[in-house]
Amino acid sequence: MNATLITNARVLGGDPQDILVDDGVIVGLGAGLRKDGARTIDATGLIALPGLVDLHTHLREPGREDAETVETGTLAAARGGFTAVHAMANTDPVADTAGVVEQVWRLGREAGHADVRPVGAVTVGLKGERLAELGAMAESAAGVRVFSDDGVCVHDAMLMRRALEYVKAFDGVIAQHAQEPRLTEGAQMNEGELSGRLGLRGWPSVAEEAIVARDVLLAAHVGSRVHICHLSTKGSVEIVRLAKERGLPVTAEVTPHHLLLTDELVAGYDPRYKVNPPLRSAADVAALREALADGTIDIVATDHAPHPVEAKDCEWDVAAFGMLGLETALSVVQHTMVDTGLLDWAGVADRMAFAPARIGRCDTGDQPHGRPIAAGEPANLTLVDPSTTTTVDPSASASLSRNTPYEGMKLPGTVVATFLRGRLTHDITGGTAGGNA
Ligand SMILES: NC(=O)N[C@@H](CC(=O)O)C(=O)O
Ligand SMILES: [Zn+2]
Ligand SMILES: [Zn+2]
Repeated sequence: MNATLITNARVLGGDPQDILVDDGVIVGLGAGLRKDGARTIDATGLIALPGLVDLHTHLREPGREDAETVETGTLAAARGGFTAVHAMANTDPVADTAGVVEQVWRLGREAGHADVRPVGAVTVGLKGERLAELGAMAESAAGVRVFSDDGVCVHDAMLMRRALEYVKAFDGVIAQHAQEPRLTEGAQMNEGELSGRLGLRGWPSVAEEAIVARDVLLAAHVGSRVHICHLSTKGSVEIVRLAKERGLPVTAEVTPHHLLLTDELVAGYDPRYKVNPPLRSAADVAALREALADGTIDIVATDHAPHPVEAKDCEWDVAAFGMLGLETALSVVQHTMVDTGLLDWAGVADRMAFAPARIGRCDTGDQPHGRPIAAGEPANLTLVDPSTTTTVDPSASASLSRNTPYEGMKLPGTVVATFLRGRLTHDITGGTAGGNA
């Protein structure tokens, strides 16, 4: 492979440096680097980040290839600056066997846009009745380390305990969709004054918080790792903060949309804003930002959830839950966290690359992610222009779906290039993007 010289990049937002990449590896970092015959990319004004790692992506293949495929979802990932995504298990068939996770993993390799790390289901068919073949998925070629019934909660405490005990043997983690099912039957939006006014069944914060509290205690009891998916309430933040103060083995993620959008948007009954967990109050949003800044919440994860037009272009009550997220994630994080002074670019690198790779245990092994930008490390890199502003245009998305909540919004920052082991998987260094979703 030809060498690439990236000049004047602000590595993690620091002083400009050159980055020399050869044969998929970073071979030099410093000022005034030269290499005969190398392709040169002038990165003046650009931030260099490690390739982003998403711990929570719905790629929909197998089964809902009308909404997304591994090919289109990973292309959207590359455009968003991601070099690795964890593909959620709520496919059809469910990713609850070594066969299905290997299939998804292989499709990712064939597409080549980003490494796909399949998430294995915790229970057979996501039914919450008996454990799936966790060990076989861990030992498969896909090397699964993250297990989740995302979309539904593992609500049986005994099953949750058994799952935590089981994955301990291979250092796996259970990623819990924290939603007490009895408290959210038929729920449609955040429970509060507005849900009453709109006549939509409320989704109380306590439905999330009750499971978060139970599971940090269970994880501590078992001595195994639990990860909280798309944490959305101030109360959940307080529980995770207390758990971490006690040294309990818990990590948590927040989505870009929960950092920016509030339940007020639901007032127009536009199903674009229908998501699980629901958009919450401004006070929740403020608490989530603060928790991401101080490290109580470990990471940003997109929960990219593509749905076909017919599942969203309908009445609120029957519309699907979920929003696109891969292509806009970094822009929303810049807008809510960097431009507000809550997080610097090194912090973004931690919350969107280093920490998610560590939690997913893909920071080691053959083809690691979330490694430092340093000589000898794989060249998984993202170049960002923080000075641009783009109006989000769903039709410009690489996703097969169009259900972005940001349509028409002006968001800062553009991912200009993404390198997967030295190979460009996204490159608009020669021009500007048409938009993003
Ligand atoms: N987030 C959502 O609203 N929907 C997700 C499931 C999930 O993440 O719980 C989906 O698969 O569509
Ligand atoms: Zn979920
Ligand atoms: Zn999800």
